[in-house]
Amino acid sequence: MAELHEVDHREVAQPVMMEGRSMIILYGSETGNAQEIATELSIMARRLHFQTVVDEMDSFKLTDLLAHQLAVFVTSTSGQGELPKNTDKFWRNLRRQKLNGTNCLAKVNFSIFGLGDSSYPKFNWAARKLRVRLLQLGAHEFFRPGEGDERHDNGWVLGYPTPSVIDSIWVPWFQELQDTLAAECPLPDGVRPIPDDVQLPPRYTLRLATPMDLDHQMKMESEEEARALERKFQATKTKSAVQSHVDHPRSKDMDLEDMWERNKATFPADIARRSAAWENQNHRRVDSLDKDNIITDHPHKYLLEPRSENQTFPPPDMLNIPHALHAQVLHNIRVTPADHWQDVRKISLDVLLDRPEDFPSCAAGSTVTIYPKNYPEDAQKLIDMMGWGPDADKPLAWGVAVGKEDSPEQLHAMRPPRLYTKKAPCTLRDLLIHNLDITAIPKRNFLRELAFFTREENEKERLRQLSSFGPDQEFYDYTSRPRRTILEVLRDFPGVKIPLDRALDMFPFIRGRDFSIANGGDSIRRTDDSYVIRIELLVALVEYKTIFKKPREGLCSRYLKNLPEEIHLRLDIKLPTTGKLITDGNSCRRPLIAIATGTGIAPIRALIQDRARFFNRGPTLLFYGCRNENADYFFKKEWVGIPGLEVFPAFSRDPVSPGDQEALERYENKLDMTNGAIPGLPGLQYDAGKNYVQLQIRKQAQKIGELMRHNPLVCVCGNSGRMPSSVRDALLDCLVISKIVSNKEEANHWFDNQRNLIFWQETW
Ligand SMILES: Cc1cc2nc3c(=O)[nH]c(=O)nc-3n(C[C@H](O)[C@H](O)[C@H](O)COP(=O)(O)O)c2cc1C
Repeated sequence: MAELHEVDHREVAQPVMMEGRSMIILYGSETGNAQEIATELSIMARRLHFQTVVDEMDSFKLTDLLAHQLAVFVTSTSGQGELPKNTDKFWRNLRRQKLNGTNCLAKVNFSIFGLGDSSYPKFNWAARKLRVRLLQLGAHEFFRPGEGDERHDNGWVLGYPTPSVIDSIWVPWFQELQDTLAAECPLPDGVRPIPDDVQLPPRYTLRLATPMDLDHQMKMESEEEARALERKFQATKTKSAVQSHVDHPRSKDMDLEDMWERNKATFPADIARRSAAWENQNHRRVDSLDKDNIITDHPHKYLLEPRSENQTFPPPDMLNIPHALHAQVLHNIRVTPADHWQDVRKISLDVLLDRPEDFPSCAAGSTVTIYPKNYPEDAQKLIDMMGWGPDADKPLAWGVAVGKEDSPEQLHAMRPPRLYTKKAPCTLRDLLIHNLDITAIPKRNFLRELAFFTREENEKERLRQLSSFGPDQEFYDYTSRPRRTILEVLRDFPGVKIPLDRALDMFPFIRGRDFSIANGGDSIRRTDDSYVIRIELLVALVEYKTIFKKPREGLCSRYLKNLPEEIHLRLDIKLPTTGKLITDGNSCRRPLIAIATGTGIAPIRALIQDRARFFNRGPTLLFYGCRNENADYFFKKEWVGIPGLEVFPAFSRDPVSPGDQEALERYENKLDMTNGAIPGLPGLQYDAGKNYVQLQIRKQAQKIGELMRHNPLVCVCGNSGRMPSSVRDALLDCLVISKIVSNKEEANHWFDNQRNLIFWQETW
């Protein structure tokens, strides 16, 4: 039996260390679902006395797999059948050609669980691709793969998936894995699994800092700063070397290409994620727009009651995020009318650079990561509820006390990776404002752990009931459906007092949110001060009412909505992982067929501005879909007078014009079309009489066909859901209508042939 310790009234059991009994759990996750599943797995394995390591795939090297008895992969699928971004490095290493035929993973015993949505054509492709590659390299699958599917008739609440659907596959898989581990990896005599009602030690500890700790923290920070400076210096040296081509005169296009490569090299985080062969990645997607933008429900659900609370905007302390840039907010303007259902912001930021050459002048497809913060009032509420008041403003330290490194606590007392705090001294209040997501919807494991922190038997019982795996929906009815936050859950259980040293283990960390940069070309570089670049974002705020009619805002939306002008903040800029959008003298000769809905216009605007610098650019057709001409037709005035650009807007909620009415009627009457009017198009989608982009696309079939014959760049940006497939369908129809191909099947092949067109999609 594991050794038990009494802590307050709690029993804590330390897993028994056994040589060779270890499990590595690697996840790939965009919004945290796969991460949560990986955490659940690690808890189960620790209870079976496995030493576990759990982290995102990119934190591991391939050789790390060899050091563990078992490896479990958990990955969601993102984009169009892609692996999540935090697997980039790992996945690229795994696919290296030189590994082919080496059987290099023959010693690895693995299993894999995928998270996906069967409404996507490439259902669970990430997990499938990963599994195939692991098997190719000789790894042995010790347990069957699992494929979670979040698509279900009742699987959506306010446009968000209800994880119960994933659970219906995940829970049996998890339980079967647990049984397999117990049977295949039996424990020695006298050691029993740690039962669910006994708590495990924390993975990461937090304590009040001693003066020695503080000295140590400050020393570490200044060493890290020195290392960062050195890295920058090295990056500049590399760039200078690339630039010195005096002996070989080069064309402007070659210089532009080099500049693209060089500029990529100025972001060390990016360098870490990419190998020199980045071109190989060209087929990859960039789908890093703010996932919170997903609102698929009817707008009346999102109308907000005015907030009564007095809010104090979070303090602008700069976090120690490696390689992040420093920016200042210039404008934060609502661009939709006050009575429109959605608050959309145009946010302009000045990014302050160390050197002017630190940013590329053409950046279509780039994204900005913004790190939202909690409001001080919310942090105070939690401090009061937990009774942390006396310690809330004292400096903290992580892990082992300086000078006690050899103590057994060291085993589990670490600083979590990617916890980017304020500079030392950092207090609990700082963590609650800048790092811990205390208004997230709680995960099952959070409720399960809470049961250890209350003395009230009725609370314990209720929390265990809510968090147990079972056939009923109680957990989801209590958490996801009403969008109940962690703070609200804690208010419902006043007996719960989380000890300060468990804070890092209990609360999820705030994630950065990505937004597409909406400007490009000359507009990005300010001429008056070359050390500053100006970027613009177009952000749809997530605001809605819960089923209890309570107004709700996403964490990042609340932060951005109130973001004051002139405030300073940290942000990351990520260049696109594809070279498809590079605009240079050559590529801009291609025609552009751009289709965007809503805030999906942001990266398209950047691309149009990038192309505007070139006189020899090909013609552009822009199809833009929104609800109302006077409410969300963003950048309408900008399109007037741009040579070679034709815009075809589709307003789905405005009365249709007579021409559109006639087209709608024609498309609605299937018989008209199938009775030989246009042969070879039996499968038109009619969109229930709505003026959507696909109607406008079909109306311009001849024009589109003309451009299709000249190797265009075709871009689709905006909502995921049905839009991308309906647009594709309409484009295929255009190929048939303009007689490039004779039927839909041929159109499909033609469209997917990269010799005919370059296709880029960014949907979320
Ligand atoms: C923009 C986007 C693209 C997606 N693409 C796919 C896909 O191609 N195939 C699939 O099976 N699931 C797809 N999904 C579903 C996700 O895999 C699923 O929502 C999963 O639970 C996300 O887990 P995560 O939070 O760990 O990333 C997509 C979801 C989003 C939001």
